[in-house]
Amino acid sequence: RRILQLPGRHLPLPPGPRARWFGTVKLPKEYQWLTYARWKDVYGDLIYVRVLGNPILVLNTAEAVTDLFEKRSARYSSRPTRSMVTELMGWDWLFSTMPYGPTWRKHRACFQQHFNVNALGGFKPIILREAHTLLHNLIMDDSALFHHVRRSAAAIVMMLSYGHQIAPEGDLYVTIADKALAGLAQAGIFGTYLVDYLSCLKYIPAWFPGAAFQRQAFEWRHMNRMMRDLPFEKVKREMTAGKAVPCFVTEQLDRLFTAASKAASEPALEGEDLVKNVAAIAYAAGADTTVSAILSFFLAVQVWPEVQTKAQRQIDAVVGPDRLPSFDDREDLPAIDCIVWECLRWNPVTPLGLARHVGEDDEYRGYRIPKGTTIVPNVWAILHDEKMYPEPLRFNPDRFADEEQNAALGINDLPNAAFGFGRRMCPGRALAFETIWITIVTTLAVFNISKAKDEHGNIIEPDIQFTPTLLSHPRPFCCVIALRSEKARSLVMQTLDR
Ligand code: HEM
Repeated sequence: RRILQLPGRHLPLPPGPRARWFGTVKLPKEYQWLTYARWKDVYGDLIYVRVLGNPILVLNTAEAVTDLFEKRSARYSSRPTRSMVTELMGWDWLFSTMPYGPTWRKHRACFQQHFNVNALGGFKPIILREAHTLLHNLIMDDSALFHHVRRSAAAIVMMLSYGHQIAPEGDLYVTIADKALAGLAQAGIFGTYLVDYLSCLKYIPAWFPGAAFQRQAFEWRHMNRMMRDLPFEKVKREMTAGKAVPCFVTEQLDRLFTAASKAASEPALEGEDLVKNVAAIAYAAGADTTVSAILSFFLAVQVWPEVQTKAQRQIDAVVGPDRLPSFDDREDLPAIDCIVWECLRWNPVTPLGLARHVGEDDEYRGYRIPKGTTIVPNVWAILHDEKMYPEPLRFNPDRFADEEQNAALGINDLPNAAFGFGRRMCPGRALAFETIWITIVTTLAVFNISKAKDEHGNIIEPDIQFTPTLLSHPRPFCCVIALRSEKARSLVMQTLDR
């Protein structure tokens, strides 16, 4: 009887495809965001499915996401428990996976103490140095674009978190982290593994026939522990030897030691764990995401060369031929801001955002949202909504150029949704924006990017394809990255002397 009296119990569930077998809906294994976007025409903004007893609600519009994640943020800021990722693979230390509550809050506050907008000024020399290293590496070998971009992004977060200068090739800590993150990318989308739906499967022993997921999870768990522990231990050793480079870990440990010596006690282990967790999330959340947006730029400008020509005209007029662009030029180069936003919109790095969890029954637009529903924001659909972004598949940074006109027409909002929503919105977004900005502006100042040619001189049309993973990035493509002038080469070479 009490159940019948719960608010909204009488209301229907939101619409969605009919369950077929065992009361479940078969979801596509790949590119779910495209399927959900297509389903919008049939079912509307809200799509409700039940998969093996797990209720899932997909939000296909900015309005629905704002209503729930922002206006009702106290209720919609938690994360679902992910048996494969958090329990079996051991990613429970990533605060992006933590349920809303005091532990998550402590981690997020610790992150923001260091990675906040005011601290950005201090990070800029590190980001700029890596942007210059990328230019240099591209001059040396433009065929390894993906590798160079990744190396620079990894170098920035490793320096900010651990004060660690990564090796030019085969860095131990980067290799470990990449192996761990490859597993996360594979298992990251909810429902990739059956155990996500049937959490009782987590008790099946690894030797049991059909329990390959357990063996795989065990291997990945080992990597993720090493990713979290090894660089942290290295900084501690360096601090003891008085050789540590100032960074997030040294700053936070100093704070812990000071607090402990005032209280005449050992620093709490819990405090160290907190620092360790937060340091490692910067790499987990900050490296591949930034890489994806930068690679989207290299893909897009070959297909839409007019974007490059226009931006270079602006850079040449503002910066001139005798120096490379710097962060101080940002206000005078609005075209580059527009390109960064369009990279984030055109191929959203997390097309399905990061899922949320609602812990109590709720009602919305006359529908019932049952307690325990996983809520998935379809960021891809939001950022490809034709009414908001005319010609959404076209890479057109100019769409953001005239803010006033856009506001009057109610179109082309800045694609902040790429960074998520409400209380869980990406806390690294300012750092990410600056990194992508300086990489793009310096690249355009120095290089012309164009389509590659085959051995017969025929142009190779790049395939505009993105990976179907939690963090989506362009699939491998080739392009020509040619120096614009000898002067540009010498400016890049001079940066190495500094
Ligand atoms: C292009 C780059 C990036 C994109 C597109 C991006 C996007 C996102 C998104 C969509 C979320 C989930 C937000 C939500 O649930 O509503 C998120 C969370 C997060 N991001 Fe980013 N991010 C980027 C770069 C970074 C960087 C550089 C860092 C740190 C150095 C970072 C740290 C985090 C953290 C710690 C969270 C978890 C927040 C929480 O659950 O409270 N991100 N990011």
